[in-house]
Amino acid sequence: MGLFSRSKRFDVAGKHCYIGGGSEGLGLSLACQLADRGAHVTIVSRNQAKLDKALAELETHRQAASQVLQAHACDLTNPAAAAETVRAACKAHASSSPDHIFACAGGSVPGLFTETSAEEHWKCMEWNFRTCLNTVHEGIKLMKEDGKRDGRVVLTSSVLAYMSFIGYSTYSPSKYAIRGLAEALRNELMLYGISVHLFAPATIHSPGFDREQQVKPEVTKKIEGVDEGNSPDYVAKQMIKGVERGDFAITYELVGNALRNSRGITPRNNLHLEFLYAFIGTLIFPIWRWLSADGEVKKMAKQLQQKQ
Ligand SMILES: NC(=O)C1=CN([C@@H]2O[C@H](COP(=O)(O)OP(=O)(O)OC[C@H]3O[C@@H](n4cnc5c(N)ncnc54)[C@H](OP(=O)(O)O)[C@@H]3O)[C@@H](O)[C@H]2O)C=CC1
Ligand SMILES: CCCCCCCCCCCCCCCC(=O)[C@@H](N)CO
Repeated sequence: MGLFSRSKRFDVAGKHCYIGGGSEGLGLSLACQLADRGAHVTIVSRNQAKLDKALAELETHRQAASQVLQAHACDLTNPAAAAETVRAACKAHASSSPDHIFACAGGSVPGLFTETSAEEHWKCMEWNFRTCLNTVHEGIKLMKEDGKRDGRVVLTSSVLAYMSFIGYSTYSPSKYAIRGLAEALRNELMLYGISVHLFAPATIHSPGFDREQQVKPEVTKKIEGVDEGNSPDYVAKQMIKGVERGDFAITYELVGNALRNSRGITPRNNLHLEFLYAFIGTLIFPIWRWLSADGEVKKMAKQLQQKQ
């Protein structure tokens, strides 16, 4: 398979999969499914008791005695601790970098804007954007140093990175930020043959979702109520399928698919004119990406490879 091929095989057997936020919900389901496929799995989260329970569950998915299944306690909002944790996890693999990195940590405390302090708003950026950034930052540097050319980096965002509404002023900005990071990294990490994926789930019936429901404004519940949601196992499976397909942006149900391919609920200024711009943009930007953004990075990647 070529360096820039879209359909590189996503083979996890015997590979080290590093999961930020893997002790419950989506991250734990993902960890178990990767272990089912014979991967070495590291899960990272804050609470040791939850990690112990999760690791015991992960063990029940072990396929071979040689599989390394580990759990590390770390608050991923702390960049130094996050960097130290990924290095510690790699020790079990002769200090080789992770093969694949999944950023799943996050949390949502929905509320009305004026009833939420600026401090609480910022915390949501920390829980989501900062944990995501810190989960992948050091690991990507290690992947680059090791010259691993078929690594995957998956950033978990949300359908709320394609639209937003009342109650989500705390959360959506952090998920839009993750989307921005994924867009930039998709292009830049082509330098090293690392594929980046942006995962945008809708409602997941996870422990985190149960917690957010307790504080969610009724109006928010009413608006999003049409989305019935899915189990963490189902959603993790969709993430893996999307990575296998080689999709950059991974959505798996009508709302996500439709949002990703439209302006969502953003009001238009002028329907006719903007329809025309949408049409032009749909045609022009992929060509420009191919010629300019991706083209330039591919040239740079070739130069880098020649130097090695
Ligand atoms: N549930 C939903 O409806 C949706 C969720 N998402 C996103 O999917 C991801 C998973 O969500 P979900 O399964 O619901 O989450 P859960 O709250 O059920 O699980 C979150 C996991 O992340 C860990 N975690 C949280 N904060 C940190 C931190 N600072 N450092 C390290 N680990 C942390 C938690 O463990 P611990 O608390 O012990 O640290 C736990 O293992 C999140 O990014 C979420 O925003 C996207 C769309 C919908
Ligand atoms: C064709 C389209 C029909 C229109 C239907 C529109 C449905 C809107 C559904 C909104 C779903 C919001 C999920 C939030 C997930 C999330 O990230 C939070 N749970 C935070 O964790």
